Amino acid sequence: MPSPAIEATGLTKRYGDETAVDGLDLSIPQGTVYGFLGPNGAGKTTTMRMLTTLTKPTHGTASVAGAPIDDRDALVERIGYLPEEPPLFDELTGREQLEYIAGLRDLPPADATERIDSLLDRFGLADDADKRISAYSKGMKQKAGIVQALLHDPEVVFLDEPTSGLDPRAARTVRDTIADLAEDETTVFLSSHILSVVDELADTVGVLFKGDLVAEGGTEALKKRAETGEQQSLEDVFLEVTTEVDGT
Ligand SMILES: Nc1ncnc2c1ncn2[C@@H]1O[C@H](COP(=O)(O)OP(=O)(O)OP(=O)(O)O)[C@@H](O)[C@H]1O
Repeated sequence: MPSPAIEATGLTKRYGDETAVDGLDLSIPQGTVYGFLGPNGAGKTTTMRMLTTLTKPTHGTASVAGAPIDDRDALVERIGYLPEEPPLFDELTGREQLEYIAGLRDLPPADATERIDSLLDRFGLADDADKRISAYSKGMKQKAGIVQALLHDPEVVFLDEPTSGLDPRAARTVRDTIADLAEDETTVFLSSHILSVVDELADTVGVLFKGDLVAEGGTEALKKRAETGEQQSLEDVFLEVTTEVDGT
């Protein structure tokens, strides 16, 4: 069996007295889409920041695409990350931004140009590529952020609310792209509050609540009620496992 694309053992992050992520264990096979759910403040962004080397865990270990998270150089070339606010330079044009990132990623210029053109085209940004990012709408920035995360064809992609701010056509392109990535054996770690997107795309869903993984399983299995076997929606599952139970 190949080793998992994302593996975490006891991953914990504390901020002072507050535990944002509490002993998280993950084992996510290559080529799957993992839907990462949880209410606001559950610890999803903190988890993604630890797995992408942007913040150090207080305890625990993890590796992504075979690289341990304390080996930043090895890890960053194998992953792409779309955070909630894509890191873009306002003063650059879209194309300049992507060329800059391609340079940081050491992509050969000819390959980079071809890849940038094809992704700009795919995301409907080609006509705006020579405008400054300061003149981009929220959705255009989001598209540029997605292109940037995928530019170097990473083995594992972390996407935080990838369809946020996108019009229906662009949101569809993102969903199709995620399906294509998984088809090509890329692993996608997808955090979203839009449960229909997760339901459509995820092979496995994990639900984080107050830093704990309170439910995890195949999307269909998770939606099947244990007692009766009847189907419920992902929203029902989410609400059930993230509700405080009094007296326990
Ligand atoms: N830099 C920080 N300093 C102190 N506390 C932090 C910091 N970053 C996150 N936290 C706390 O950690 C907890 C988890 O936050 P996190 O941003 O990971 O949640 P989230 O699940 O991504 O939420 P959302 O869905 O709202 O984006 C929250 O209680 C938050 O206040």
